[in-house]
Amino acid sequence: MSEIFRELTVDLGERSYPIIIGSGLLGSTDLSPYVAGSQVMIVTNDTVAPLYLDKIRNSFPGKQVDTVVLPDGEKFKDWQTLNQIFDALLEQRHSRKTTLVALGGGVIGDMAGFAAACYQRGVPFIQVPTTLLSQVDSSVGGKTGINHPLGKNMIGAFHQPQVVLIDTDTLQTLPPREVSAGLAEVIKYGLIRDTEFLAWLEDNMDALVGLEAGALAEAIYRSCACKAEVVALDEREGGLRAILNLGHTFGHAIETFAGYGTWLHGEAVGTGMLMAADLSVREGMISRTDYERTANLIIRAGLPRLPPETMVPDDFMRLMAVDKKNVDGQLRLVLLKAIGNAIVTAGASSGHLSGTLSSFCQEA
Ligand SMILES: NC(=O)c1ccc[n+]([C@@H]2O[C@H](COP(=O)([O-])OP(=O)(O)OC[C@H]3O[C@@H](n4cnc5c(N)ncnc54)[C@H](O)[C@@H]3O)[C@@H](O)[C@H]2O)c1
Ligand SMILES: O=C(O)C(=O)C[C@@H](O)[C@H](O)[C@H](O)COP(=O)(O)O
Ligand SMILES: [Zn+2]
Repeated sequence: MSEIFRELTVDLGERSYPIIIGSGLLGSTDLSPYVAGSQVMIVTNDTVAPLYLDKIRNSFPGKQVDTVVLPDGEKFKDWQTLNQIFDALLEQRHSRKTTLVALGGGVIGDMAGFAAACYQRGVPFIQVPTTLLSQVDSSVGGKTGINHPLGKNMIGAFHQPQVVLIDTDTLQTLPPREVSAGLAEVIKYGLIRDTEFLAWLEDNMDALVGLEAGALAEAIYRSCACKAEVVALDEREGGLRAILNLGHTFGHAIETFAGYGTWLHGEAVGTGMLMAADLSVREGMISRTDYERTANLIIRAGLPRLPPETMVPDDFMRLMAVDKKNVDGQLRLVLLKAIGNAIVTAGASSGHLSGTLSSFCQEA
């Protein structure tokens, strides 16, 4: 039985699109109205395909449905694997009227979206996210791309999907470590913009970790609502949207240092948010009690508190120097002016930053 829990719109004028959240939606939702032509290419990976590919295939009655199954993992979010999508599209003679469908987590969503942005100079795509992280974050907002050995998501494009279909049932097969990773981005919304949601998370964290369906649907809805609002105000990250990067300057440095896939994106963001919160305390913006409140949520979500043991402050400085938010070589960080109020600043003192790095780096 299928049931829609909530629907939202990402309001972007002619590029607006719905986010449909519910259970039993995979296979029972007709997605053909979101397909302009007669061809569909489903992009997925070898973990998700055996679980959900057959179901989603039924969602495009009357269309030619082809599939490309990529190897699973963040380490495959690269040029070579991206090329496999183009190979499949050309081999199956997909025209510029084709629609790509991303079935999987954020890695598949980012790569299928980027392939859609590039193929024959741009074709539409649909997001069918199957991890918590992709349901609360990566499927919404149109950031697509791949990694470079020297930096995360360094090559990409903004390209909005036609629709985001979130079937919360898929979370029941997700490994606990991936659930925790998704919760990092959920906590992020509370920290940057929504204190009521943060309090709700404090009351419901155990239910979320325990995969309780009602709590998950509510957290997904509130996360998507927050992200949709920010994206609608600043689609291409001219300013405000950068708050969605809380913890990511430190986090992306951790992911690159560790080797893509060793630390999950959400794990690195969880630790990164704690580092940003610590720096916010040193800058006199939030209190130590606010920091402890943040740390408690991160710990209860099952996320790591400290970066990799071998990482030293210089590693952070070197890797953060390539962050996309930097302007004219100046590091720009997202900090917490208050809980529920994030700002982007180039003004953090280098002494305070050193203090944060030394206190988090275990070998410093
Ligand atoms: N575009 C954006 O706005 C945005 C936002 C946040 C993160 N990201 C990117 O998203 C990626 C992380 O996404 P992720 O956390 O979903 O990781 P992921 O895509 O690697 O998925 C995590 C793991 O779960 C598996 N999986 C997926 N669905 C499953 C299911 N229902 N049951 C069992 N296993 C399942 C995957 O095969 C993979 O092994 C990173 O590359 C990150 O940079 C992008
Ligand atoms: O959508 C956004 O904007 C975000 O920053 C969401 C982040 O969670 C996500 O990890 C994003 O891919 C990071 O963007 P980047 O521009 O720093 O690569
Ligand atoms: Zn992220």
